[in-house]
Formats: sequence, C-alpha cells, structure tokens
Amino acid sequence: MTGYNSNGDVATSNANGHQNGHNGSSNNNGNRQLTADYTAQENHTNNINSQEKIQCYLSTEELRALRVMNEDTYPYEVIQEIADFIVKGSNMRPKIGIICGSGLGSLADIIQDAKVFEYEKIPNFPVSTVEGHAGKLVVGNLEGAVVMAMQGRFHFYEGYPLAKCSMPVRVMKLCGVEYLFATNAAGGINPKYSVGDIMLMHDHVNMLGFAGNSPLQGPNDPRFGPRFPALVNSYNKELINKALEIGKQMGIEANMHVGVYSCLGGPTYETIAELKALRMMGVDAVGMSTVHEVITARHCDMKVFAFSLITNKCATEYSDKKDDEANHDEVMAVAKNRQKACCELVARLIRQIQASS
Ligand SMILES: O=P(O)(O)O[C@H]1O[C@H](CO)[C@@H](O)[C@H]1O
Ligand code: HPA
Repeated sequence: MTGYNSNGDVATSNANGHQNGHNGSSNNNGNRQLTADYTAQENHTNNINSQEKIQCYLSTEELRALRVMNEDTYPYEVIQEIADFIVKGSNMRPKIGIICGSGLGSLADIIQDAKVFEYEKIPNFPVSTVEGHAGKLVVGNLEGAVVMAMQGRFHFYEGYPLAKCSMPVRVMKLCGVEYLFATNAAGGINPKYSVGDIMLMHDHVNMLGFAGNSPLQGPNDPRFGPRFPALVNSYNKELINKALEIGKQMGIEANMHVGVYSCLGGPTYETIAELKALRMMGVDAVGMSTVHEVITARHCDMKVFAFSLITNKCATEYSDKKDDEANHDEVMAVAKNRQKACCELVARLIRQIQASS
C-alpha cells in the first residue's frame, strides 16, 4: 500500500503495515549497476521492506519502476491525493491535458509560466523508462488556457498494467481537465501516408482489448464512470474538423489525414503478416500507446482529440530492404523534425477552444 507523507515524499508500507519513507531522490544518470542484492541496495537508500530479493542489473529508475509496478491499482482516493498535490503545487486548475508522444516532448516546452513536476517527485506516480519520454509533468498557460502536459507516457511494454499506464488521465480528470489531447508517434500502414504526415485519429482498433486486456479491468468505481462505457463517438468530431481547418490555414492539409490507429503491446515492431492483417482490418497507423488513455478518458467523460505523427512507413510486403525495419532512433528523429508543426497545431486548436468557451 502506498500514500504520501506531509513532505510529499512517497511513503510505502510493507505487508506488516510499517511505513517506509522514500525521498524520491533517485539519481537520474541512468547508470546501470549490478544490484546483485536488490534488497541490500534498497535497504541502504530507501529503507524498504527486506522481504523482496531480486538479483538483477537495473538502474535506479528501473528499480523504482519495478517497485511502483508491483503496487496495487489506484483507488479513487489515491488519485485524488495525486491531483491535489498537483493543483496545490502549481496553484493552477488545468482545463486541457496533453500527453506528448515519443520525441514530441517539445509540446510542453511552449507552455508559459510553467510549474514542472518530475514524475519521481510526484507521490505514487510511475516513472518513464523510454527514451524520448522525459518524465515530467508541466502545468502552465498555453494560448489562454491552463494546461497540464505529460512529457512522457507509460507503455504496457514497460511492464505497467494498462490501468497504471492510463492512471494519469484520471489524475487529469480530478485536477479539472475537460479535454484530453493525446499524441503519439506511429508507423504508417495506409500506403497513402508519408513520413512526417499527421493523422488525426477518428477511431481505433484495440488489439490489446481483443486479447482481453483493458485499463478498466477490475472493479468499476462509478465516481469515474459506468461499468460498460460506449466508445462509438470517442474522438470529438468538432475538434477533428477544427484541426482540419487549422491544417489548411497552416498549409499542411496535403500532409494531414483522418484515420484509424491501433495499439499493439510492443516493444517489438510488427511483422509483415501482422501489418497486412492490420491493414485488412482498416488500420491506417500503428503504435504502442494512446488507446488505453482514450478509453480511460472517455470512461470519465472527457472530450478527446488525438493524433499520430507518422514517423515511419510500415512495409506490408516482404523484401530484403533494411529500410523496412522500424527503429526508435528514426522515430525520434522524425518527431524532432516535425515538432514545430505539431506544436502549432496543438496551440492553434487550444486557442480556438478558448475562443469558443
Ligand atoms: O506512442 P508513443 O509513446 O509516441 O511511442 C511510440 O514510439 C515507440 C516506438 O518507437 C513506442 O513507444 C510507440 O508507442
Ligand atoms: O511502426 C511502428 N510500430 C509500432 N509503434 C510505432 N511507433 C512508431 N512507429 C511505430
């Protein structure tokens, strides 16, 4: 069980109910060391329950991730505590939540009067373990709206259950957020898509859901939403239309599409057979995120706008070309190149939301 103490430090209690303090001061150098005895190191730094024994090579961040991963799912009260911590700590009540995709962290850099929270300092928050996901929550002003942006999201393949991956969406809700802007880097399956294009999501195929996995699995807390939420109108049409109009104004309409995204578990990129199958199912772009965040947002009745930056073209035919192999360096490089256009799209859309409210 976890909570946080009055200093905002993470406090864990072990099976015997003994409280342990953790000052969240794990170094950020990502240095790997042979933690031949996890317990010994953790006892030394964090005074944690000595029953856990893991022999492994892990960085300090990964050790913390492992600990957070093994915690219980998040009850309403814990999410409320996290939200209170952010609202009090920033003295702001955000209306729009933004999740920055791989390499798209600069979406948060355009926020003004920003109050930045490192994930590891937020009580009960998971940590980012993926390159291109800085692990910071930024609260501030953007185009006249108070926004909160996650520079770094949580993925299933990092080892977090889906409910934990999308838990920050519920934090957003309890902070007062009405709109979720979810962004991602994705592979283009639709042959008409080019690298650098932006696909506005108007639907998704939930492959993890097909396999029996959902962020809403387990007891339903009606304070968030209903047991059986409908998803047919998940992606807000008005926002899609506004974004298309903005695309025209920016002169990028030829590089903008409206399409269907699918999330696979990763961390492997897809095989040719899988990509062929996805295409036959009507999928236009594929990634390893976003869908569970959208489900969680719709469950608690947030308006959703989401887009994919096409960072690579997915091959759907067999060939020997090395170019056909997706890689994360390429994903981040393309995202970096296109971050200006993505930032502008987000900023202009927020301006319009503000103007019409
Ligand atoms: O969806 P985001 O977080 O943008 O990241 C995408 O990029 C990574 C693969 O390169 C995967 O994590 C995939 O989901
Ligand atoms: O081709 C891809 N597949 C899955 N996830 C991705 N994220 C960026 N590109 C891809």
